[in-house]
Amino acid sequence: MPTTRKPALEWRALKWSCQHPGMVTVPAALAACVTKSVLDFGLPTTGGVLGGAVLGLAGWYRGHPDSFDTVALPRLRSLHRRWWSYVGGRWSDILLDCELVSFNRRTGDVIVPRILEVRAASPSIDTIHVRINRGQTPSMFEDKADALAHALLAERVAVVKVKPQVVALVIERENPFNADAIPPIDLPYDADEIDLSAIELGDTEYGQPWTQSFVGQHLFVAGATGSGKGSLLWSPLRGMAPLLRDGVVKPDVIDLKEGMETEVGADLFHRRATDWDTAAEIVEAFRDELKERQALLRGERKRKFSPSAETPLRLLMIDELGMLTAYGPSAEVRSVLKLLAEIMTQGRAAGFGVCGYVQEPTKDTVPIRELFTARVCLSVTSQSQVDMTLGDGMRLRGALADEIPLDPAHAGIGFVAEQGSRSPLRVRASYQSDEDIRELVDFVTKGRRPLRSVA
Ligand SMILES: Nc1ncnc2c1ncn2[C@@H]1O[C@H](COP(=O)(O)OP(=O)(O)OP(=O)(O)O)[C@@H](O)[C@H]1O
Repeated sequence: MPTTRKPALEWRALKWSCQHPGMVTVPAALAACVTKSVLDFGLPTTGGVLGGAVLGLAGWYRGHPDSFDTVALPRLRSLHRRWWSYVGGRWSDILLDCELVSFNRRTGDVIVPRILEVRAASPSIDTIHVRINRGQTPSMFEDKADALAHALLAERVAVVKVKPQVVALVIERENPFNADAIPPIDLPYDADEIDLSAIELGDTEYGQPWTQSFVGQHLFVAGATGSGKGSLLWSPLRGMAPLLRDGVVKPDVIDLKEGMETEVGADLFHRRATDWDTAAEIVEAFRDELKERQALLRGERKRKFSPSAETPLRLLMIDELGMLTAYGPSAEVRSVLKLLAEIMTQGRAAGFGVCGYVQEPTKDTVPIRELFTARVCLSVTSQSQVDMTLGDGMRLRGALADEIPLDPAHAGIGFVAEQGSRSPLRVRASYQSDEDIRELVDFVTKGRRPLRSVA
């Protein structure tokens, strides 16, 4: 029978820890909980529960590592950070040193802004929700963001207002990528090696391959000039090389920067436009082809296409999409927008995808923005562009794309909104030099067998 004795000391410690979550250490709170449990329920029961919990987690990790990584790991990491990195005494000292505490006028007591919640969705980015003191404003924290970053030994800290009296500190603990570019993947030779639902584009912050599906997807890439959008045009093509060679994937490209970006790989494309009128023709021809494909699928009573040389996956890659959707002659812009909307709403099941690359992801520049299904945000020039690209609240959750320096050491780094998750994932695209692109062209057009690098 469990004892009902409530030892005053443990009770008080537990109660105090609940009332002052920022002021107690996890060992103290845990010790209080465990002691109380041992006194109330006995040692074997407490040990059994703790052991069961640990075994349960271990079993989950071994049995379903993917769901463990997406569900349990962020929560465990958040707990660990809450009670280790941002624990009471250390937190108070940091805020004191950064002059972000206030003082009770009557008693002279120090009032430390309280931590409400810590989220650590990724190993390198934490978001701390903080209730600021009366008399403080978010801009006071913004002014001290640099000092906070140094005090927390972090790369950078961004401050986001959540609601009155609550700010979020988005803490980028480290840059998981070094200054060297990620080399392109070895050219695959066999079409069987290619999975169009997982084309490798680079690395994630976890050091895993960053893959993206190109089946039934429209890819939107936003980034300021020099952010590395080009690598996200070439990496998919490299990843699909044998299918390009075999005619199972057929890309068209629109490059209204006088064709500068795509000249080196011009032979990879089925159609290519470098001026506005040809671009409009290509969009219309792409839409017409979609209609034919739909008629074909209807005739065969199929609702989905399978990529083959007869019915290839068609990609329309549009560099500087804004020049097509905002800066052309207004009547033509309207008709191109209509065609693109038709392609994007109907093309997915029929194997027609659009990849758009923009410097300015605003609705004015890209009115069809919402029709894209997969999004990448490289370095952008304003905070608001992050949420415009990835979705509301993504900057608050850690996608500090506006803070990525615009230099070659950071080109190709950005954030993606992972499917099925509201957390941003930091990624870096692999980089292909002109030489690599020429190798790709030779392989696709002449079937030249690629040289494999030997590890
Ligand atoms: N993934 C990458 N990794 C490392 N460096 C890169 C990467 N992508 C691009 N770079 C470097 O950054 C430079 C600018 O890249 P890129 O031309 O792709 O930018 P962009 O966003 O397309 O700019 P713009 O809109 O002006 O065309 C490249 O010349 C290259 O040196």
